This record gives sequence, structure tokens and C-alpha cells, in this order.
Amino acid sequence: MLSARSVTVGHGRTVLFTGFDLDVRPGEIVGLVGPSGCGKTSLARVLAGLAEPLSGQVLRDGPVTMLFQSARRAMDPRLTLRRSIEVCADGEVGWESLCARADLPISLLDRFPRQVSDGQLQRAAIARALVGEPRYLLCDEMTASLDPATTAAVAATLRRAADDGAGVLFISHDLHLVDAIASTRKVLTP
Ligand SMILES: Nc1ncnc2c1ncn2[C@@H]1O[C@H](COP(=O)(O)OP(=O)(O)OP(=O)(O)O)[C@@H](O)[C@H]1O
Repeated sequence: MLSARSVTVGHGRTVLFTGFDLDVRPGEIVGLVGPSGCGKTSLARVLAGLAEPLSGQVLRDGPVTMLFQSARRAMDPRLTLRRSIEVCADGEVGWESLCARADLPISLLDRFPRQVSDGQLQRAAIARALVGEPRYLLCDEMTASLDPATTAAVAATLRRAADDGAGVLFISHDLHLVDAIASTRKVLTP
């Protein structure tokens, strides 16, 4: 399980929220909502181990990977999609099954980020995340700039990842989408 226990998060002397509890189990999608600036990204960074909480505990029983709103900023523009994915793999990549899991057309693998759409790049970012076999995926507004059809495809991909055993934290301002894909909705308030 990925758990936050009575976690207080802030930056320097600024406290964003106190005493927050959260559990994400393998195979489950948990939605996280809250007003802009309340600290959702800051919490995700703490859960991923990229930052320390001011107090409280984070428990992780497996690798955690973050996915961001802007795949264009997250992916190296100098590398083909294939290379970006390969460098995150432990060994040989099973391209067919990976691309099927991420809903990424294999024909795009040898393109550079500038040669694919935002939605296609987001799927490549998902493939790159999945190739590391994370137990937990923390998705930070990753559908915010996508059209409805691409959003639905990405949501279906996350559902499949959860069905394959990943625990997913889905951060979004889209309450309808959160309720459609998450089994639990947590609200973060300042
Ligand atoms: N590294 C940092 N140093 C100082 N302050 C920061 C840092 N990162 C974020 N903040 C501040 O912390 C607050 C919470 O930011 P955060 O991005 O976690 O909120 P959020 O809930 O994800 O917002 P949004 O929904 O708008 O994406 C903001 O006021 C932000 O300016």
C-alpha cells in the first residue's frame, strides 16, 4: 500500500495542509481533488519521495512513478519516443505488449516528441512510466490539456494499469472524470 499518515506538507515556513491521511492500494484508482493551490502537486511529490513532509509518515511498498500534465515538458525533445522509453527499462522491452498497454501506436516509436500530438506524447509518457513496472502511478492533472476523446483513452489506459495491479492516484479538477474512473475520491482542503 502507498499511505500518507497524518502528513503535513508545506514549503519553508508556509504550511499548505496538516494531518492528511491517504491510502492507495494496488489495483485501485483513488481520485484526489481540491482547490487550485491547496497542495495536490506538493502532496504527490511527497508521496513519490521527491520531497519530505513537514511531519507525518509516508509508507511505500514498491516503486512510485509520477505522470504530469505536460508530457512535452517531461519527455526529452532530443530523444525518439523509443529511446526515452528504453532508458527507463531494466532490460529488453516487449514493445508490442507495452504499446498495447499504453495505447501507443508502435508506428510512432521512432518519432521525436515534436513529431507527435500532445495526446500521443502523453501515451508515450505512460508507456515510459509502465516500462519501469511501478507499483504506484501518481497522475497529476495529466488529462488537463487533452480533448475529450484522448482523455477517455488515457482514462481507459489507467483503468487497465490498475486492473494489471498498479495503484493509481488520479489528481484532477474534473470531478466527473474522477468519479468515472476512481473508486474513492479524497478531497484536499487547505
Ligand atoms: N517548491 C516550492 N517552493 C515554494 N512554494 C511552492 C513550491 N511548490 C509549490 N509551491 C506553492 O505551494 C502552493 C501549492 O502548490 P501546488 O502546486 O502543490 O498546488 P495544487 O493544489 O497542485 O495546485 P493546482 O491545482 O493549481 O495545480 C502554491 O501556493 C505554490 O505556489
